[in-house]
Amino acid sequence: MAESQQSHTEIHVGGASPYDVVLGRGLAERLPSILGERTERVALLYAAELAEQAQPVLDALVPHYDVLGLGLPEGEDAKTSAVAEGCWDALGEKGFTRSDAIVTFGGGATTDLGGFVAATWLRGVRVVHVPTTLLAMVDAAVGGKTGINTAAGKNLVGAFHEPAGVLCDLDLLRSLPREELVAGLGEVVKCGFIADPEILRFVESTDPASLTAESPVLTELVERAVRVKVDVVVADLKETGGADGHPGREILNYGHTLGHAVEKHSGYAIRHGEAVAVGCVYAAELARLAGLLPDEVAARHREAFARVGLPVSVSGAGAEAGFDDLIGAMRVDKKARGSQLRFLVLTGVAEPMILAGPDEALLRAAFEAVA
Ligand SMILES: NC(=O)c1ccc[n+]([C@@H]2O[C@H](COP(=O)([O-])OP(=O)(O)OC[C@H]3O[C@@H](n4cnc5c(N)ncnc54)[C@H](O)[C@@H]3O)[C@@H](O)[C@H]2O)c1
Ligand SMILES: O=C(O)C(=O)C[C@@H](O)[C@H](O)[C@H](O)COP(=O)(O)O
Ligand SMILES: [Zn+2]
Repeated sequence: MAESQQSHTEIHVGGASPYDVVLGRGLAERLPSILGERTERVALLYAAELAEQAQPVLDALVPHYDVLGLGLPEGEDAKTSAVAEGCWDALGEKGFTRSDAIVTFGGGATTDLGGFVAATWLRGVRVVHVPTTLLAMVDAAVGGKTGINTAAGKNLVGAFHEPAGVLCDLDLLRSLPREELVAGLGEVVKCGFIADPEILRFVESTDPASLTAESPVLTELVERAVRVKVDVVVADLKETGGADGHPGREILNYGHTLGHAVEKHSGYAIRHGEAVAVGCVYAAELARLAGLLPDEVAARHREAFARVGLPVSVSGAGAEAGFDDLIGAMRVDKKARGSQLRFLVLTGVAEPMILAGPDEALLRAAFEAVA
């Protein structure tokens, strides 16, 4: 066995449907032990452009199961009702039963779509995610949020459906384009601000160019970000709120109110992680202008995201959007209640709170700071 296959880290996700997130290298051979012997058929839902990288997964499945391979459109184009319907039809033709299972292989768009198909087929079959982007490893594949987009906005249809396992094979990041890796760092830095200041210290003291698939610091960042996510979802899987007034799972949505609106306005040309970076800077400006967040912590947001190569303004992300172009999409954010917008903001690093119903003048003023 190659050395890279020997060491791995298992992060247990407790709760009603427990599973493990495995971080390591060369992990495809673990799939049969997760899926078990009662599974007859496996549908491999993979980003079609990654067919070559998916071969080890296919090789690990074919000796044990009747495998149905379904190539999906690239990126966000996979997250549509039409693609989900195509998958349902294929599962129906194959006679997929509740003891059969889905494996996803791709970035967050693939795990979101594949997780949604698994959540809805027969009202729920098992799914194992094999994320292939940094963003999907640290965020999308973990925690059970699945979904697709609609004309009104991002992730507006979906379900909570926890995976039976997650295999984060860091070797897969070798083929990931640099800008996609950088986009994934957006969610990692977000985790630093909402929960783990050590992540910020690593980012601030490391040459960002050295953060490659082989980098031990990147491995450390992946593990830390996954632990942040796991701790949050174990405490509040369905985003109903935490104990003692803590916002619970909504903390993972830091930066997403503006971020999702920017993505939608760009026709999903702007990467999710890039939009989240701008959205976090916006949320920091909102909190600063509301007198909740010290100036230096707001400035630290700009520095940390910019340091790793992420945009810190809407125009810097390549979007030509003003406040009035975005406010409509912000209103369908899942944190909104009726006509009241709610923002996850910070009063300091790892000190989250909900800012409910801020004045439009404040929302506009904060926007000027990221326009
Ligand atoms: N469910 C959740 O909790 C959650 C969390 C965060 C983000 N998301 C969702 O995840 C999506 C973003 O995910 P993403 O950033 O992974 O983008 P993505 O899935 O769109 O992938 C980005 C691009 O990288 C390519 N790619 C993927 N892996 C590759 C590899 N190893 N080598 C070469 N190319 C590769 C993809 O084919 C695609 O073209 C968004 O839709 C976002 O809403 C969901
Ligand atoms: O897991 C969560 O909870 C998150 O909010 C993580 C986000 O990074 C992720 O982008 C998620 O898909 C956003 O969900 P949504 O509920 O705002 O659609
Ligand atoms: Zn996100």
